[in-house]
Amino acid sequence: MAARVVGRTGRLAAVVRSSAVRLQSRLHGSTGLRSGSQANFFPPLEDAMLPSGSFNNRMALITGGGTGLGRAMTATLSQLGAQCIIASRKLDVLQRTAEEISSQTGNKVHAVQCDVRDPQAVSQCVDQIEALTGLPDVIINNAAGNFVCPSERLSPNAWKTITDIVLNGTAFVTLELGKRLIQNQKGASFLAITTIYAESGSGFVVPSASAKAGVEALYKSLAAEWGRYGHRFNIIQPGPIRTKGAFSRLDPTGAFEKAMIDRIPTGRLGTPAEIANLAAYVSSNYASWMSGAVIRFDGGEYVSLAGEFNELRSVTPDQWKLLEAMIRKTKGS
Ligand SMILES: CCCCC/C=C\C/C=C\C/C=C\C=C\C(=O)SCCNC(=O)CCNC(=O)[C@H](O)C(C)(C)COP(=O)(O)OP(=O)(O)OC[C@H]1O[C@@H](n2cnc3c(N)ncnc32)[C@H](O)[C@@H]1OP(=O)(O)O
Ligand SMILES: NC(=O)C1=CN([C@@H]2O[C@H](COP(=O)(O)OP(=O)(O)OC[C@H]3O[C@@H](n4cnc5c(N)ncnc54)[C@H](OP(=O)(O)O)[C@@H]3O)[C@@H](O)[C@H]2O)C=CC1
Repeated sequence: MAARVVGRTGRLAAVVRSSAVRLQSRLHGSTGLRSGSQANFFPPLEDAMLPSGSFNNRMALITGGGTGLGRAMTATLSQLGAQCIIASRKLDVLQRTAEEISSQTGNKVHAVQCDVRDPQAVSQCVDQIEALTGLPDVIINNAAGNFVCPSERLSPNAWKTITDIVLNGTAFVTLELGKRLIQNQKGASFLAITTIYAESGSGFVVPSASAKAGVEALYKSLAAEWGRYGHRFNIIQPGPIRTKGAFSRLDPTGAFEKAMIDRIPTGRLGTPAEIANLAAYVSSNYASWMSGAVIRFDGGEYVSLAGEFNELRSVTPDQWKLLEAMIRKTKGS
């Protein structure tokens, strides 16, 4: 009897071990067990979700709107009728994007150069915006900087650069616009784009994690304080969405993409159009009762990373039979 149990336990240990090996090999990029085929259940819809004209007569400022997710948000808001202003450091990039989107939607997109790290530049940028369109109804703080780096290799200036763009930049834009909006008794929707690790923290992107957590504290605090001025503050935490800006700095060789997709329960990355639809909804009057919200939009990646037992997804039905038999045999403690 004892020998039978030992034999079974040995076999079980072997199957569980081989599962672990397969799991490791998935993490390191060789052929995996899961094909990600569950993505077929979750196809992205790319067209604008809100009724056309939802942003007619509304002005939207999108920082970092020249590229990546900011560009997609600008395109969607513009398609829905908004007059958009996109602001970042590279005027040529902004102008190209502005022209492309304007010509597709027929709605004006303005390009304004601004380094959000510099409060004076932010103030001048807001002067320009006031002259161009008046104060905006929608503000999306999307500009960011990031790179993967072991923390022991970070220089003080590397830390300062990321936290200046992400936390100080968001604060300068938000405070400058907030003060002027309050003075003019005009309400607005503020949205900050953070990340799922703003909540958990993450090694190797520590300045970004620290600054994004600060942005979340800033927005939750102002949601409580400035509702009385007609301002809403919300946060979207995106999971991985392929953009050149993010992927070139966070996975420069592409080695981690498969492991990342494997741990996302919906089996795929998000798309810029999907986040643009969510940002448009949160910024629209359909969400006028939403303030202080933190919306995770990540295909399930965060909970997948968090649950201690989630790796058991790789246990096969036959292995479960053995495991269950073992567990049921256990009597007492
Ligand atoms: C397990 C792996 C998972 C893979 C993940 C793959 C995909 C992504 C999934 C999820 C993403 C989640 C969150 C994403 C958050 C983001 O924010 S993504 C957006 C990224 N976009 C950008 O960063 C665009 C803007 N970035 C930049 O302009 C630059 O990269 C920079 C931020 C560096 C700012 O440029 P600039 O002001 O010109 O700075 P400098 O070049 O002068 O550098 C300032 C100091 O920083 C040091 N530094 C720069 N790069 C690095 C580096 N790679 N490693 C270490 N240090 C770096 C530089 O040396 C300067 O310091 P010193 O003066 O030398 O001391
Ligand atoms: N893509 C992803 O998987 C994820 C992205 N995010 C977040 O989404 C947002 C957009 O990222 P994404 O589109 O991927 O990456 P991008 O690199 O394309 O976007 C970052 C933008 O920020 C602007 N920017 C950087 N520094 C400054 C500065 N000092 N002043 C003004 N603008 C600046 C850049 O423009 P310029 O160079 O012209 O200044 C750029 O347009 C960011 O907040 C990021 O943290 C969060 C989680 C996942």
